[in-house]
Amino acid sequence: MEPGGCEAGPAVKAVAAVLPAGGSGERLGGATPKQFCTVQGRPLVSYTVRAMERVSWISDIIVVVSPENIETMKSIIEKYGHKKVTVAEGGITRHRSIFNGLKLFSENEFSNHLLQKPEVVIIHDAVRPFVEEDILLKVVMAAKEHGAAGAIRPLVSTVIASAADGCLDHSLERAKYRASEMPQAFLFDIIYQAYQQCTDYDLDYGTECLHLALKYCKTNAKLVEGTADLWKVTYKRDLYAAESIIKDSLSQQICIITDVKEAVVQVGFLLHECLRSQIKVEAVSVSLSKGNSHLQNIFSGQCYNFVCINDKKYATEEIQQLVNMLEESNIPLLHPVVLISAHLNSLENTSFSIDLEELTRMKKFAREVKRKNILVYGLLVQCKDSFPLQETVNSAAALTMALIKDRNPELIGQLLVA
Ligand SMILES: Nc1ccn([C@@H]2O[C@H](COP(=O)(O)OP(=O)(O)OP(=O)(O)O)[C@@H](O)[C@H]2O)c(=O)n1
Ligand SMILES: O=P(O)(O)OC[C@@H](O)[C@@H](O)[C@@H](O)CO
Repeated sequence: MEPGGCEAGPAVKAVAAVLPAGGSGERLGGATPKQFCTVQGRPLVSYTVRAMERVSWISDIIVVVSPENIETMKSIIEKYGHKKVTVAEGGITRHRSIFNGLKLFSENEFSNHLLQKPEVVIIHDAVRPFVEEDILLKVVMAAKEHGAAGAIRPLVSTVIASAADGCLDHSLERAKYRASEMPQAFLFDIIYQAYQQCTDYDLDYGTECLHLALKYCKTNAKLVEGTADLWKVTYKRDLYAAESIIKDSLSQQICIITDVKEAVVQVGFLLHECLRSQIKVEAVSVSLSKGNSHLQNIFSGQCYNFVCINDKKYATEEIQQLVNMLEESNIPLLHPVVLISAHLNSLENTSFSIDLEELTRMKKFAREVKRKNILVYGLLVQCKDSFPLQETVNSAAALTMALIKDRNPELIGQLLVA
């Protein structure tokens, strides 16, 4: 980062992030520490790392994990293609873990390879996955000016103190207090010197980095109003909430792909009209066998949902083409992609008997591509005169939205009938 900084980032020489991820997640329960619990098939810590690595002006990310999880963390970094990440060994408390992460930037036994010491360091709990560049920039700029900064949120409950007998001693005036959240940011020298002066009591029982900067470096942190999604995954319900938020973020856009046959294009148009009030729709009429720049643009736009409409009895070849294009786009690397193969049955006089062999073939194919993080579902759209087309398309739209929102891996390869 140049001293002047670019318009997209802070005017800071270098910014790094330390993500404490060395806890055991006792309050969440279960054998797996919460930072490694999967959400939509991916460990929670990977979402937080991703949130940091996509910020161009953050040069290094230190993930601090317990000794027994170092290999696990390294495999997550490799599997999901994370960049700028170094793994550090955690301590028995959060403060000790953070301090170990900071030590990688200073010359001592911890850093066998020296990382560039940042001017400002972000500290952000690895179990707070929903952090955006905007708040990161705000705390970094505030830390540059004030020496320390931290995100805060209004208190939801009133803070009270209990007396020795377990009864109320007094309560605090809630309006005068705030909840300290993350991210926080510090001039590196301030927070590092603070940790160097910490007592064991601080390191073993403290929970507030901003307090250490005040106590040991007389630095009053700038408090920055944060957004509601900065919350920390602490209890099981928080993991369910994170899953729901991520699913919702993945179901904002859909691409409807048809070939150029009139009947298929017509159903694609009607489906577009049905869906457009619920989700952003891209429509492409193309022969999948040929590369298509429009489709490629959609891939780069991070669309995670596709409906491929065809009137062929065996459309596996087209679907395979789309799977190949998706795989090359790297979209399924970080998020599961929903791919719905919609079969039009417009044959009046003969039954469009999707035979058992075809169903078995589709199920087998779906299982194969599941390993590529692509969820394939079948949808039979009856387009006979005996079925009012608009009603059928309405049903197809409802089923499509259900599949997109649910993204249930147990339903892959199944054929739903609109
Ligand atoms: N020895 C520790 C303890 C906690 N953390 C990290 O600090 C963050 C916030 O701490 P917390 O929510 O308390 O996590 P846990 O300590 O794992 O939770 P619990 O208290 O329920 O065991 C988490 O990302 C956690 O992994 C850490 O790096 N090292
Ligand atoms: O206390 P815990 O270890 O659950 O979590 C750490 C939180 O205290 C901390 O992230 C914020 O309060 C900001 O300091």
